[in-house]
Order: sequence, then C-alpha cells, then structure tokens
Amino acid sequence: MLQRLASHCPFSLPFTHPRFFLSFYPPFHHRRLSKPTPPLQPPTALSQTYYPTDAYQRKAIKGAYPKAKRVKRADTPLVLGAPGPLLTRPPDVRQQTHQTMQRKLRAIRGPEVTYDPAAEPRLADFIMNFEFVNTNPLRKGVVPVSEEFNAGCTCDGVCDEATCLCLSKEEDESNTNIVPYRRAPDDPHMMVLDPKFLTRKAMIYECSDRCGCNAGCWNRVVQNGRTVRLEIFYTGDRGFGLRSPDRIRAGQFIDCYTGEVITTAAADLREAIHTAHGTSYLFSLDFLNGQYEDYEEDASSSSSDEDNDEDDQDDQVTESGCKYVIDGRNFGGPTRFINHSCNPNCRMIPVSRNHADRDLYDLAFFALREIPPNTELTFDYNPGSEGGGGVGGGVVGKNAKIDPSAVRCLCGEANCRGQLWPNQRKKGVR
Ligand SMILES: C[S@@+](CC[C@H](N)C(=O)[O-])C[C@H]1O[C@@H](n2cnc3c(N)ncnc32)[C@H](O)[C@@H]1O
Repeated sequence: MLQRLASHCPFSLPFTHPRFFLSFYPPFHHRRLSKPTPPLQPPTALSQTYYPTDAYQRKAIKGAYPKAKRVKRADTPLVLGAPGPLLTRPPDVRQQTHQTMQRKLRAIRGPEVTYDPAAEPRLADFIMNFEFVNTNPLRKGVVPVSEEFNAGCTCDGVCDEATCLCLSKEEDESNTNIVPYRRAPDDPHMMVLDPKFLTRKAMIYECSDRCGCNAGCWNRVVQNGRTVRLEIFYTGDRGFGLRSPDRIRAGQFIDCYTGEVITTAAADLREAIHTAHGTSYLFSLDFLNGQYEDYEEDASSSSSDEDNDEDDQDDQVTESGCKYVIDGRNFGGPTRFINHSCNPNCRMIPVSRNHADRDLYDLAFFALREIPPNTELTFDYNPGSEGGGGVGGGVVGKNAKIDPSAVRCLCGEANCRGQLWPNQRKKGVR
C-alpha cells in the first residue's frame, strides 16, 4: 500500500518516512473506498519543491475542500431603492455617546453623579478619553507600606476622644488628642469637620481595620464615602466645574480627589508634556515631607546598602522629599472638575488610614462653610502661597505679585491673587 501511494507521489521521502506517515495518514478502515482518491498533482509552488510538506497530500486524501454552494442569482429578486437592514437609519452617534457617558457615570460609587445637559456635547468629547475610578490605581514604582505595619487603636465599640491612639496629639505640653470630627449641629447622625480643626495644618488619622472600634465609630468618615450628589457643568472660561444639587453643611465631607498614583519622576515627564496646555491635574503627596527628618537620619545610619530593600524607591524621592503624585487627568473622580478660587468654599485635607504609610493617603474635600444647592464647589489650589487662604494670609488682590508664566486666575473674587499657582505642579495640600 505504501508503495502504491508512493508511486503517485513525486516525493518519496514523506511517504517512506515512518514517523511522517503515521502522523497524517488515516488507517485503512477510516478511508471511504467508494470515493476514489483524486490523482495527486505535481507540486506547483517553490516551497513544495524545496521544502516538501504534507499539505498537498492532506488535501488530496481528504477530497480537498467541500463544494461551494451554488447560488441561483436569477432567483434573487432585485429590489431597487430599498436599503438593507443595516442602512434603514444612519447610526445615531449622539445616542451612543450619551449611553457611554451614562455608563461611565454610573460606575462612580455613591450618590448619583450627573451633568448639566448644556454641557453634554463638550463633556462627551472629554469623557471618551477618560475613565472614572473609585480608588487610586497605583502605577509603576508606587509601593504601598504593607498593612502589617499599620497600628490600630485599642478602643472598644466607638473611640474615646481622650484616649484613642489613632488621633494625633497637640505638640504642646498638654499632649492632648486632636479631634477632627464632631456631630453636625442639626443632624446627630452626621459627622462633620470640627471648625477648630480648620485653624490648624494637620492630617486626619481615621480608624482602620486594625482598630478595636467598630464600623460605626465616629472617626470613620472619609472611608465611608461620599453622601452628596454631584453635577458636572460647564463654566465657560474655566472649563468644566463641579456643584451639588444638595445642600452641603459646613464641615461636611464631599469626596476624595482620585487619580493615578505615579512617581515624581513620572509626574515630571507628564507635566512637561502638558505644560503647553496650561492645565494641571497633578497633586503631590508631600504633606508629611520634612516632618520625619530625625527618623530618616536614624533609619539611614542603621541600615546598610545591601539590606535596604527600599533603595530603588528612595531614588525616586525628589529634592522636595516627595515620592508620589496623584494625576487625575485621564483617570479620576468627579472632584477632578473642582476649580480654584481665591475665596473657596471647600478645602482639601490629607486623610490617612494606614498610619505607617506617610507617602500614600487620601486627599479629601470638606466644605468650609454651608454651601447652598447648585453652588460651584471650589478650593484654593495654592493655599500656602502669598495671599492664600491658608493660616497667615499675605499680599492679596491687586498688590499680589504675578508670575508672568503662571496660569491666570479667573475666579473673579475680590481677593483674587491673579494666578492659580506658579507655572508648576500643585504642591499638594499644605
Ligand atoms: C483640576 S482642573 C479643574 C477642572 C477643569 N476646569 C476642567 O475643565 O477639567 C484645573 C484646571 O482648570 C482650570 N482652572 C481651574 N480654576 C481656574 C481659575 N480660577 N481660573 C482659571 N482657570 C482655572 C485651569 O486650566 C486648571 O489647570
């Protein structure tokens, strides 16, 4: 049998090579004897000549390809002027974009986030290249401190303001706890920022899973998420803005600033690319820089180069000591639409839950005063600057020095400093 086939085939090698034969040739009882094997044709392709393959023989044995279906064209009616089903109406691009926007907005956790219908065409263009995120995606080079190093309080049930170990302490002799929250005067179920807390430059340390207190503890506000609805609208000269259809109480938590967490080196690159546009969505996580200098000196003197696992990370620290930056340009939350004002109604405050990690924490917005529904939400992008809303103040209004390369401020407030920030990244919350 082998020889019979081999005689049809111009290539003796494939058929006489036992391994090759076994790999493709069906056993005798699998072959249909009623259909004679078509005669093998000589190879036509160069590859067949120089690199013999079994393709030609496979086709021949299987009877090549199934017959093509014959279509009787004469039976197909010719209907002039009637478009096919796909062309009954042009694709509704506006409707598709609308649905995409709705889908993206629905992905945002918490009470609904909507947009002013007048802003739809502009927002549609923007949102196609933007993703809403509920948590901060950590990008290359960003390494959080493990939860194992986090310490919790030993409170039972709800925390005791006087003894809770999570709270930071006054730096005076009293060493008393700094309590960030209190009950809203008109709603005992709502915790709001204590007005006294606004007079200081401090971070909020909330309780965490490592604590003895329960989920209903008063020191868990930001981690419980947004409670107000938000609306994106178009302001005109300042681009999009954000407001809430709900009344917001003085001290109420609004939402966190979310975005990609990137290294300062990556932020420098992104900033260089976008400087020409004059827009910035970068916030440095540098609040605690300089507060741990003694600790850093001790740590560096006691660790050798070989056993320091964080060497790579330390390389990313800039002169300012800042390791990471949050970028809300392409991935972010609705708060990335909050504009600057020299007389703001909100303030951004750093909030930590993993107290061991001084480089990664939340940037939370709180209302500085009662905000009526549909009032634009604003905060001071550069509160530490001269004339900024930070404690101490400075030169305001027309007397403020304006950097010619800075982004012009269009907030229109009487105390306007004339610029958002010197032409560089926002230096975090100070
Ligand atoms: C965090 S974004 C705010 C949202 C932004 N309006 C948008 O449409 O995406 C910051 C940018 O908004 C603009 N902006 C915010 N506040 C402004 C103000 N008071 N005056 C002028 N431009 C402002 C600047 O272009 C700034 O870089």
